[in-house]
Amino acid sequence: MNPLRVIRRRAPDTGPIPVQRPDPDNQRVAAVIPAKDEAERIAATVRAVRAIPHVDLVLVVDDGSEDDTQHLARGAGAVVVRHSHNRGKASAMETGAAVVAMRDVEAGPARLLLFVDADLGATAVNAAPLVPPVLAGKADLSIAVLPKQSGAAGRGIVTGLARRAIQRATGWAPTQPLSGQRCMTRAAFDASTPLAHGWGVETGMTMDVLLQGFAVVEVPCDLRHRASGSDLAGQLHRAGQYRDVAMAVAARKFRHYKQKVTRETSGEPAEDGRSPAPPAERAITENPQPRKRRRRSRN
Ligand SMILES: O=c1ccn([C@@H]2O[C@H](COP(=O)(O)OP(=O)(O)O[C@H]3O[C@H](CO)[C@@H](O)[C@H](O)[C@H]3O)[C@@H](O)[C@H]2O)c(=O)[nH]1
Ligand SMILES: O=C(O)[C@H](O)COP(=O)(O)O
Repeated sequence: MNPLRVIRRRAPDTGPIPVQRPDPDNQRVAAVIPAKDEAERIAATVRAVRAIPHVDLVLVVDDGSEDDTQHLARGAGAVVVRHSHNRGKASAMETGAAVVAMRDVEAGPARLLLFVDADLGATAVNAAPLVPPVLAGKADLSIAVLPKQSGAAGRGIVTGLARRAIQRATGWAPTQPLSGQRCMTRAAFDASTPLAHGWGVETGMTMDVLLQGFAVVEVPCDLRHRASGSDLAGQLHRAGQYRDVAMAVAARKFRHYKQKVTRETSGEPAEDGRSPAPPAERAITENPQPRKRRRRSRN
């Protein structure tokens, strides 16, 4: 699997984005774990995440669970905040980032945000490789590429939709566009807010971050999660994912169109003086993960 895959999309004449980077040794990281009915795995996930270097705050956002998620998370050492009713994953991430901001020291460097799903259990410690590239300033957003998951029954429909949309918008085709295990700077997070709703959050975030000149890296991480099966629940889940990804993509297309019309009618240059972003400017791919090719029939 590819150990490192970086893409940087930046307008040609803008130069690097000025980012105030603190001493990497002192940079702190907040792990944000959105969780809905995760009683079975949340304690193991929290304990594993606490062992990741630089993590000094583990925040579980209980997204209206009906089970014991919040108590188990607290018992395992997390700070827990709770939505009184279910609002979806993206909303839980926004709540988490807002709570972290309140706990960041004023005038001090903002913590990096490490988003980790609640169902990773003990393997969550293997999200650790997401931190160093962001810490070192090599990327503003790192995304985990997971190994093949046992029991996964998807047919690549939602993944394909997300990947193609990101590629059309940015020139880059991510390996796992839906992967929610991500580490990012506060600036990159702010660039992707308001987050796309629900399951569209990762697709919208990757587009927003890349189109605003930030750098993204894909990092292989040996993580295991509860993969969706082929039963009715699994298919309904995928339908919801498809809907949210399609909505995130449509919203960004509309935004792009609106900005274009505004510029054309007012004669103004592109937003904040930048020229429209060019195709993918830099991509480093070492030992890339082979992608399945469709066989063409000879007939
Ligand atoms: O209303 C919800 C539903 C889920 N979750 C949490 O979100 C995470 C991901 O949910 P999961 O049911 O595990 O979804 P998957 O189908 O496994 O999700 C894959 O695809 C999603 C995008 O569609 C990404 O967000 C995930 O990271 C990726 O693993 C878990 O921690 C959940 O507890 C919430 O916080 N609120
Ligand atoms: O099972 C999965 O991997 C996700 O639910 C996405 O489904 P997909 O296989 O249609 O991309």
